[in-house]
Amino acid sequence: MGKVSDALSWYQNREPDRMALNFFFLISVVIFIVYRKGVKRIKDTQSLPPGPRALPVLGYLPFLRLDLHCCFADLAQTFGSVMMMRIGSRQCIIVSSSEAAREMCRDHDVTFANHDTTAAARIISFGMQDIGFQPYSPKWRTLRKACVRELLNTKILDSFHALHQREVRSMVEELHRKTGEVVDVGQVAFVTVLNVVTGMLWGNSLAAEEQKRVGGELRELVDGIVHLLGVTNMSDIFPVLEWMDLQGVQRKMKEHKERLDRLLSMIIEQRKGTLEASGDQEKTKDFLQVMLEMLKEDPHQLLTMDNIKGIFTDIVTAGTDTTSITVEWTLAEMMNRPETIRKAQEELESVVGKEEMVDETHLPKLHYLEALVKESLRLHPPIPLLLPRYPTATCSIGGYMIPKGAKIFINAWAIHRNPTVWENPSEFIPERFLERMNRWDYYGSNNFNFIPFGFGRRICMGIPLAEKMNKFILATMLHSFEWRLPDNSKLDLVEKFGIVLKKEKPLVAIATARPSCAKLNK
Ligand code: HEM
Repeated sequence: MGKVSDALSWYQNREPDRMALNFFFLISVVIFIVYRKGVKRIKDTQSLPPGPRALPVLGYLPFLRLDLHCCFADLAQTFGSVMMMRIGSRQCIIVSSSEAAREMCRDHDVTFANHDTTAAARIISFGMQDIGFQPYSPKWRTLRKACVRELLNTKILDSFHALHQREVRSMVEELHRKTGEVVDVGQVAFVTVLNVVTGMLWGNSLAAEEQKRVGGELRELVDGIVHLLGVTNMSDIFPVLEWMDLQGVQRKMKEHKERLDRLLSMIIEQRKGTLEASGDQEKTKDFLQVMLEMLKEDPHQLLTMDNIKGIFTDIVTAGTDTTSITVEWTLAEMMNRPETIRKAQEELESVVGKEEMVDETHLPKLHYLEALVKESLRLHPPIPLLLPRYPTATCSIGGYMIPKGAKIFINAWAIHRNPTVWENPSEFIPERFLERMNRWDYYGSNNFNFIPFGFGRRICMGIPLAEKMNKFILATMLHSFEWRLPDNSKLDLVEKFGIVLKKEKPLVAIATARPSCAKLNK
C-alpha cells in the first residue's frame, strides 16, 4: 500500500516526468494501432485466394488459352476451387466448385447481385438500361418483375400456344422440303426460336412480309452482337485504354446498336399506330403493347424508351442462340449414341402417337426427352462461365478474401464435370437425370451442382421459355424425322469457347421424313 501511494505522490509532484510519461503512453498507443493495422493488412493479403504467378502489366493474359473454360478448370486442379489471377489490370476470381457458388448465393447474394459489364455490353444494352447489365437496384427489380409477370411465366407462355405450334410446324415444313439435303441443325433451330421470340414480342405489329425481312436482319445482328460480346477486348483488360478502342470492338458494336435501334424504333412506331386501331384489343396482347401501355401509365416516369429497347435486345440475343445451341448439342450427342435416339422415339410414339405431330401439351409427359436436354446442358452449358459478377463489398468465400470490384467467373462447365458428383462426367448419359428428376431442377435445389441458368437474384429470366422451346423443337425433330450424317463425314463434338459455347463445326445432317410428316398434307 505504501509503495502505491509513493508512486502516486511521485506522479503528482513531478510535472516534467508526468508529461514525458503521457507522451510515451500516447506514442505506444499509436505504434500499437499502426502495428495492428499492418498485421491485419498482411493477414488480409495472405488470405487472398491462391493463383498462378503473373507478369508485370499483362498479368496472366499471355498464358490463357482460347478454350478459357477448360484453361480455368485445369488451373483449378493446381490452385483450388477459389482461385485468383490478374488479367491485365483486372483482379479476377475464378470459382469452380458448387460449395463456393452456394456460399456466394446463400451468404452474399446481394453483394454479388451485379453483372460485370464490358465496353461492348455497355453499348448494346443501351447504356445498361436493359435487365442483364443494369446494376442491382429497385429499378432493375421493377423491370425484371414486369418481364416475368407480363411475358416469361407459364401462364402467359401457354397463351402463345398457337404461335409456338405455327412456328414449329413451319420448321417441319422447311425440313420436309429439304428431305435428303444437308441442313444446318443449329440454324434451323435458331430461325424457329427467333420467330417464336419476335412473335411474342411484337407479333401483332408487322405484316408477314415485313416480319420476314426483319427476321433476316435480326439473325445477322444477333450473330454479330453475340460474337462481339465474346471477343477478348483490350478495352476491358486495360480500362485506361478504352478510349482508343484498339480492336474496333466498340465501333463495330455501335454500328450494330444503331441498326438495331433503327429496327426497334420502326417496329415501335408501327405498333403505336396500330394500338389505336379498333379490333386490336381482341388479339393476344404482344409484349410490346404491354410495355407501351406501361410507359404511358407510368406515374413516376421510371420506364424509358431505352429500357424497352434494352429489354427487347436482351430477350432477342440472350434467348435465341442459347436455346438453339442446346438443341444442336443435344442432337449431336444423340447421333453419337444412336440408342438414345431410338429410346426417345419410342417415348414419343407412346406419348404422341406414331402418326400425330408433337403438341406442347405432350411435353410434360416426355421424361426421357427432358433428361436428354438436361444432360446436354450439363455437358455443354451454353454460357459456360455464366455472366461474370462483381462484389460490391469485400467479403469471404471458401475462407478467402474476395476484394470488392473483382471480376468473378463462375465456371459452371467445371462444376458440371466434378467427378465426385457425376460418374463418368465427360460422357453423355441422360439416364442419370431420370432418377429423382425434381432433384435436378434449374433453380439450385441440387446443391448447386447443376447451374446452366446461373443462380440467385440474377438467375436467367427466360427459363420457362427456354425449357419449353428446347423440348418442343427437339421432340419435333426426333418425332418427325430420321437423322443421319452426310456420306463421308464424321461427327465431332469439339467445343468452341465464346460467351456462348458453340460447336466448333456446326452440326450438318440429313433429315428424312417419319410417319407423322403425313400430317403436313392435312
Ligand atoms: C438454354 C437457354 C438459356 C440458357 C442456358 C441461359 C443461361 C443464362 C445464364 C447463365 C444467365 C446468367 C445468370 C447468372 O448470372 O447467374 C442468364 C441471364 C439472363 N437470361 Fe438466359 N439463358 C437461356 C435462355 C434465355 C431466354 C430464352 C431468355 C429470354 C427470353 C433469357 C434471358 C436472360 C436474361 C434477361 C438474363 C439476365 C438476367 C438478369 O441479369 O437479371 N435467357 N441466362
